[in-house]
Amino acid sequence: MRRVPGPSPEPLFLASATRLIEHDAAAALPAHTLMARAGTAVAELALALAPHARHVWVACGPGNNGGDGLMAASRLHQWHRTRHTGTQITVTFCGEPDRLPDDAANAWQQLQASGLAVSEHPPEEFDLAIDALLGIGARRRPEGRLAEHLQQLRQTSATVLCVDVPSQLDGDTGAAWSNGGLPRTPPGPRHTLSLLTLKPGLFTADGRDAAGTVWFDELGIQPPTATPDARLFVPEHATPTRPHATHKGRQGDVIVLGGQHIDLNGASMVGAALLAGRAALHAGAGRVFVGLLADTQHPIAWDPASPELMLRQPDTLLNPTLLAHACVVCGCGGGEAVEAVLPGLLEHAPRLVLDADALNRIAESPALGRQLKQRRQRDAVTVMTPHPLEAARLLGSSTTQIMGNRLQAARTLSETWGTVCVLKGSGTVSATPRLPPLINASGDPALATAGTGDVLAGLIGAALAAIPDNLDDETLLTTVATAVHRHGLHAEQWSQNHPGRPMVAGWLAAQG
Ligand SMILES: NC(=O)C1=CN([C@@H]2O[C@H](COP(=O)(O)OP(=O)(O)OC[C@H]3O[C@@H](n4cnc5c(N)ncnc54)[C@H](OP(=O)(O)O)[C@@H]3O)[C@@H](O)[C@H]2O)[C@@H](O)CC1
Ligand SMILES: Nc1ncnc2c1ncn2[C@@H]1O[C@H](COP(=O)(O)OP(=O)(O)O)[C@@H](O)[C@H]1O
Repeated sequence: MRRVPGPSPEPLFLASATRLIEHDAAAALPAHTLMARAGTAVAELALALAPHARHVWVACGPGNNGGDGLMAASRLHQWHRTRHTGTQITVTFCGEPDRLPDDAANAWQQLQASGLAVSEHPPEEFDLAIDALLGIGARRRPEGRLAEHLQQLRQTSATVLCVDVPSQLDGDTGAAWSNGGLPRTPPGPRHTLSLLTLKPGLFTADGRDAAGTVWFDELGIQPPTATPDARLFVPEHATPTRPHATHKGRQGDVIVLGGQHIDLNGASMVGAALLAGRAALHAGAGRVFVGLLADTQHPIAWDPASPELMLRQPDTLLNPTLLAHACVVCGCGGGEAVEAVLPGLLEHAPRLVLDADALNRIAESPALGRQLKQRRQRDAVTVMTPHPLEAARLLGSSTTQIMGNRLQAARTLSETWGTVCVLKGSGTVSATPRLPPLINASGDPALATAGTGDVLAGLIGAALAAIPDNLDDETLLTTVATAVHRHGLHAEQWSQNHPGRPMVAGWLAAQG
């Protein structure tokens, strides 16, 4: 058993793939072995998390997830009885013993044999609860007694250990079945022990709040050889050091086009482009040019906080020779003015990061959409960085639909447009056609503040500017995901060093 994320990427499997893996593993072992191992792993983690618990509630459901709970309860009961700890175990069961699947029915018999009786009601007080109500077999919104137990688990400030998947969560998507009006953040510590495989839903959408700290036990099975459905991404390689004999022209140029001027319609978005530019600069780009859009009557000629940025009239930056050697970040605060520069960029920029208003304009314009699709045929590199609302506009759907299946949304976006798609939010998903998407393992709610997306676009721009041409899809995806990870890591460092204090995007940009 180990804590996740570790030092390297982790394969993630949907419920359908997990069932095949479980089927193959179970066929090679004596009956009920996997569930016995699962119960032992749950009991061991429960003991490690709350070694001095006086009262443990094991909430079991009607299927094999409940079977894991029943098995864990037997183990805990034996352990405490042998050591005379006085710890009380209360087991509740929402289901019908006669309808339990085979493995769980065996766990039920073992519980009966252990002498531990099943209770009608949860205990009034407990210091540890084990959520074994529903796992990957959850198919609909819980109701009745099971829903009541689930509600109690969600409201308690005691430690909760979820077996395999938190019962309110879809393990494939990370969408919660319903939060019943409860706050999204649980009031007490939450842990999830994922069994046999890691599930993508634990790491994106509502998953991180519901799952808390994630642990993983392979149940003694060799890592699956099947291609995973996604990967939990952490970078494996340290950032390469620069050779001594280098100069700024070799570090890559970034061109930022965005930041609509206040003169256009009374709403300035200049800050967004400057944030992207600063982030690119601090991330190591050799030179960063910023073209502020519709900046005609009172042009801004320099950024006092980052005098290294080179501000230029956008027209001068649309020069194909300049574009050929740069990565362009387009859209941050671009407003409507961005539409004028998009056709030229889509045609001539070999490396392009499309953010915010660039994406909104493409969503509205079939002609721009066609131009975007043609880029892949020319091997031009394009990264789109939508947040869920921008993704919904691009797919003609709603944010609820996007959040209902973020992996699928990112995949569809990347396949539709032939780009790398970075679908932002808790557990950012980076996808490219034909490869398993990557779910970012870093980041925290400190990022939920204006301008952090602009910073991310700048970081990705700097990363793309620094890599050689003609990279394979996997290296490209990893390069983008590494920038996403770095962005999240800075936020985590802020939160560690300044607990409770809000982070601002300007600080994030300066971390590079
Ligand atoms: N077999 C093994 O060796 C291993 C198994 N493992 C464990 O098995 C888990 C998967 O077990 P599972 O397939 O039985 O599904 P599970 O999550 O228990 O739920 C299905 C039951 O819940 C019911 N149900 C569904 N939704 C409901 C709702 N909203 N409200 C109420 N009821 C609802 C559904 O009823 P039905 O829809 O069929 O009427 C059915 O009875 C997996 O997550 C892991 O923990 C691992 O330890 C590896 C080894
Ligand atoms: N709760 C959160 N947890 C992790 N990352 C988050 C969270 N909220 C926002 N982010 C990240 O912050 C950034 C916000 O981007 P975006 O919404 O485009 O902001 P803006 O347009 O203001 O720059 C994205 O990288 C997103 O993934």
